[in-house]
Amino acid sequence: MSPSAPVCRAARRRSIPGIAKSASPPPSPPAYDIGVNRQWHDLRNPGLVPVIADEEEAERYQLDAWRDLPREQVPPWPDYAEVEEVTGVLAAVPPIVAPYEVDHLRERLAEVCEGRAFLMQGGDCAETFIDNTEHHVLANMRTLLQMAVVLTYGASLPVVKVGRVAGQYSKPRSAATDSLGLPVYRGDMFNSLEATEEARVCDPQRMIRAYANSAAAMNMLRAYLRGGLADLMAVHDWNKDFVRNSPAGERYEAIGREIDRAVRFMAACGVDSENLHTAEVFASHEMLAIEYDRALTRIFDGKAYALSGHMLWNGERTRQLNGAHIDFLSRVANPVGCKIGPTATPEWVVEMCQKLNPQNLPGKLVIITRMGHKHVRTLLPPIIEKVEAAGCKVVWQCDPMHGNTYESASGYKTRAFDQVVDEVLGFFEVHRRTGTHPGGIHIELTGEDVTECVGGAQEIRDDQLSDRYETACDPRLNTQQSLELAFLVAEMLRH
Ligand SMILES: O=C[C@H](O)[C@H](O)COP(=O)(O)O
Ligand SMILES: C=C(OP(=O)(O)O)C(=O)O
Ligand SMILES: [Mn+2]
Repeated sequence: MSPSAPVCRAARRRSIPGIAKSASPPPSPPAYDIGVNRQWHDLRNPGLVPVIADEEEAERYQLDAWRDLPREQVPPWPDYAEVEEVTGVLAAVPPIVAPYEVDHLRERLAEVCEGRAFLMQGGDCAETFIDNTEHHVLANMRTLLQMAVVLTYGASLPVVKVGRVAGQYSKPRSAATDSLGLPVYRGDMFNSLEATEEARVCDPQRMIRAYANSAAAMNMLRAYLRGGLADLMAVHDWNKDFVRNSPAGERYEAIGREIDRAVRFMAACGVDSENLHTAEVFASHEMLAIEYDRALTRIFDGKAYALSGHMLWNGERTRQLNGAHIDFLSRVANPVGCKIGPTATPEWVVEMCQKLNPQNLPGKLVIITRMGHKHVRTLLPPIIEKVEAAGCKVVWQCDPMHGNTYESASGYKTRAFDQVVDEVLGFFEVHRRTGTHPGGIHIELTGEDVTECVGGAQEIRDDQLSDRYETACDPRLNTQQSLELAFLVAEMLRH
């Protein structure tokens, strides 16, 4: 395909063909509802359907300023012209999420920022095309929902649920080659996990597959979240099974019984709102493949929305203040996250806040701390103090996974459940001392019975990691370990 192929020209049109620019009003879009209990009259106004950011608009919003900036983790695509053809296609497709949902997430995160809600974010380290099945996506979602119910009770606060889903297909890596000397796997958005030279060549067409898989996952989730998957009674029953079957069940029985009593009390009172049967879950991914996220950016109501997901975050390896990733994220209206590891200084974090949230909107910026369990108690307090003193509005979220990765004696990349718990504990201790709100947790997890992290009540040992080590990148907590963590965090929240 040449760059002047029709599809690229279509992508440069100012608005979605046949909708926003048509002379006579198009038919009203069907009522669109993912369980958000509010009216969005704007949606029935065809003039406000988001439009593709053409060159003039991209210039006005400087959506392409990143192209001239230093960029880490650049995918080694053999032919950039093909990348441009693919992004031309992506610029013309219906995006994965809608602007009103993105705004709604920002409002929900503002509640977290003000200490009136808690944020539970989680999912695979790396989604893969082959595992993008009903079984896998729904199992992950079910685990996220189960954790959220336990946390809702523990925190006595609403829990904002965000999946690492429907777009988590790109991975920053520490080295350019793997242990076999092959070009490293960078996520299904770029290349294949298969261990051959050929499979590891970055293929731009994979962005189209990532889009299609993301759209399919989002579509299925929207349907199931309204169709019983999120029903409180069902989720609670699964949690009861967990307490019954967990080797550490006794420890969680008390809190499990309390939740049970609360649920039955509500039922006896006839409490039966829609919120008990459905849930809103938002989609998030790391904004690493800038070309992909830029192509799915649309202009709506005077703002640029990256509609590849509701929330995008910036990774630890790409957080250069004057770099491409931070620049692009600073120009979109989405809530954004920024991972910070042990080398982040308090001064740097304040600058990052000003760059990513210049209007200082509550709910716009999530600082995702991943210090490691050994450092969280010493490194986090000065950062929180400086950010608070500067008056920056942020959500503090703990990622207890990425600072605690190590290679096990058997050669697997793993994490120890106790160290994960200890980092969360440290995060809560620090926030109690600084008088700030420990806003949420960010977990790599799966609803499958994998053996990737050692420990937990199942006491998974190093020599058992090979039994079901299935991750494409980092080790995830399995279902039991995830729920155990939720019960432990619920205990921390109560105290
Ligand atoms: O998910 C996070 C990173 O991509 C991952 O931890 C990097 O892993 P690596 O150090 O094996 O490259
Ligand atoms: C890449 C990730 O994390 P970090 O940037 O914190 O290493 C991740 O969340 O998968
Ligand atoms: Mn990871």
